[in-house]
Amino acid sequence: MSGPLLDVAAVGKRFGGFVALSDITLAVPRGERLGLIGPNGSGKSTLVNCICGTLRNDAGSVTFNGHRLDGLPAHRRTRLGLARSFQLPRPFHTMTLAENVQVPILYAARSRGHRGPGSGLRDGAEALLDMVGLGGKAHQRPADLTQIEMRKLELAKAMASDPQMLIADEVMAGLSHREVDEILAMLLKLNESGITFIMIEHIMRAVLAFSQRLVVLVAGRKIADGPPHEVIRDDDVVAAYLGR
Ligand SMILES: Nc1ncnc2c1ncn2[C@@H]1O[C@H](COP(=O)(O)OP(=O)(O)OP(=O)(O)O)[C@@H](O)[C@H]1O
Repeated sequence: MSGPLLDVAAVGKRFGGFVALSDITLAVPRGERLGLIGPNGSGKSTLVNCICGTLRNDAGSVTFNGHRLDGLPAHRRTRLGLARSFQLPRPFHTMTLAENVQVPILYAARSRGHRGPGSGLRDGAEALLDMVGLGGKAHQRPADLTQIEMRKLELAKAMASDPQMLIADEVMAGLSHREVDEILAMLLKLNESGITFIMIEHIMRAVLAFSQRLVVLVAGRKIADGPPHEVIRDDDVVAAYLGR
């Protein structure tokens, strides 16, 4: 299909009298690695929530893979190929890692009208755990995992719905330098396999290493959009980050 994979057109969102997003327009071509940055409270999560369906935008429209998403619940958007990896991992603690990944595989299969992947379920979960380097821990429980392993499990779960776009929402927060590099390498590999990315990240080194384009939100408005190394030198962006 031609055209961008994600097309956000003049999106606005208010919470009561507070304008959280104003006139946000953003097109993400297939295969792109887009970084979305901005100071705390600038509207990044609100925008992603409007894209993923956790919130309804009250102005503008969101189109994904040619489908208008406005009004669609989050699970229908997941079915269309939109996935999000959360900042705070939320695994099922009583289940093994393999079972944790089987749940979204089953859910994705059923929501696409299949009866389920049947015997492929176990293989599918194993493949996803292998992909994130947790293949050897399939029968352990989330409580046994380190912080970076929890993030890897979240990535495997996000990939279980076979998405076209993955929104990585601060997936590296709190990790060490080496661990950030490990997750970055994993995300780059996913991108090479065809996944389009939006990365929300406060770790500037990571977002600059990953992104081909950078969009900056400040107070609910898009103030910059372009090549990362140009954007971070933009006077308005510098002023927003330094509070001037
Ligand atoms: N449900 C809500 N009700 C009222 N105000 C909200 C709600 N959600 C977010 N806001 C406000 O909207 C603004 C944007 O918040 P948002 O969480 O989108 O920012 P952010 O850029 O993701 O911040 P951070 O980097 O700290 O995660 C903030 O002022 C926040 O307080």
